[in-house]
Amino acid sequence: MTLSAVEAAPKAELHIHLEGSLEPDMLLALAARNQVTIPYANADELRAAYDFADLQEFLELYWAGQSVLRTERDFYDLTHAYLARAHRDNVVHVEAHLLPQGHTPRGVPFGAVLDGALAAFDDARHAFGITGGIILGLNRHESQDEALAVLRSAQPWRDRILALGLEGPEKGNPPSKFTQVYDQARDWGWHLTAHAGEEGPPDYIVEALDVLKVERIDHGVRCEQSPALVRRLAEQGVPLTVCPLSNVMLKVFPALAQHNLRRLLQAGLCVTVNSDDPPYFGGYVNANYTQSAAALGLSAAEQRRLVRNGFVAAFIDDAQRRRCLHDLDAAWPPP
Ligand code: HPA
Ligand SMILES: [Zn+2]
Repeated sequence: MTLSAVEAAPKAELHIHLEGSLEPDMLLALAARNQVTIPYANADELRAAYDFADLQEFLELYWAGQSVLRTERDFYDLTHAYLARAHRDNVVHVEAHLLPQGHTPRGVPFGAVLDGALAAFDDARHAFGITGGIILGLNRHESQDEALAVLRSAQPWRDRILALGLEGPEKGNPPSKFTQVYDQARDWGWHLTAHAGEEGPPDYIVEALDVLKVERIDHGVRCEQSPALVRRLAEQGVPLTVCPLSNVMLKVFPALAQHNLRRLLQAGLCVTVNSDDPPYFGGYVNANYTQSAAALGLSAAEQRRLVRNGFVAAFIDDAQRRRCLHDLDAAWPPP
C-alpha cells in the first residue's frame, strides 16, 4: 500500500497519554501477568465499552483500565509499544503525558512509573531514532497540595522530565487552582502545557496562559467561542495540540466534518494534530491526519502546514527544530 504524503512525512506527536495508548490486548495480558481482575473477558468486550457520552465517562473507563499497570516492566512495555507504533506512522519526535497520580495511590512506586517509561524512550532513540520525553501530568480534580507532593516525588528525575501538564475532568477545575505548582516547575526550567478548552470555557485557556504561563494549550478548540481569544492565540503564536478523533469520540464535535481544525488553521493559529488516547478513540496520529483531511477537505498545503506546526510547537532547541524542518522539507517539499 502506498502512503499518502502526510502518512509518509516525518511528524511530531505532542499530545498522547501513555496510559491512553494501552491497547486492549496488552491490557488483558497485563491483567493476567499481574493477577488484576477486570470485568472484561476479551478484547472485543473491551472495545465494545469504548463508547462515551463525554470526557467524564471516558475518564472512568480509562482510570479503571490503568489498574493493570503495576511494575516498572509494565511501564516500559506500555511506552515501548506506543513508540514502536508511532514509528510505523513516521513519528520522529514524541512528547508524552504520564500521570503518576493514576498509579501511586495503588501502591505503585513513583520510580517504577518514571524509570519504566524513560528506559523505553532511551531504547526508542537507539532503535528508531525517536527523540522526545515525558510531560509529567497532574490530575486537575485533585488538590494543589497533592500536585505539589507529585512534584516533590519527581525531584530526583527533575532533569529527565521535559514539561508539566494538567489533565482530567476540566469543568469546575480551572487552571488557576495550580498556580504554585506551575511556578515551581517553571523555576526548575520545565516547559509548561495544560489541557484547556476541551470541555471547559475559553476563560480556562486565558487562565492557563496568563496565570500558569503555559507555552502551549492541549486541545484548546473551544477558543472559538471567543473571537478575541482566537485573535490573541494567532498573534502570539500559541500552539494548540488538537486531537480530532478524540474530540468526536468525547462529543466535543458531533462529527469530524464539523471540527473547527480547518477554521482555526485559516485564522492563523499554530494548530497541530495528535492522537490523545489512540485505542480508545479509534486511531493513531496518521489516522487523525488522514480522516481529518478527508472529512474537512484539507488541501495538501494545509496538511503540510499541520505537520510543520508540530515541529514549530515542539519543546526542542533551535538546532533540532532546524533539522526537523529540514527533514520535512526534504521528504515533502513546500508547495
Ligand atoms: O482528553 C483528555 N482530557 C482530559 N484528560 C485526559 N486524560 C486522557 N485524555 C484526556
Ligand atoms: Zn489529552
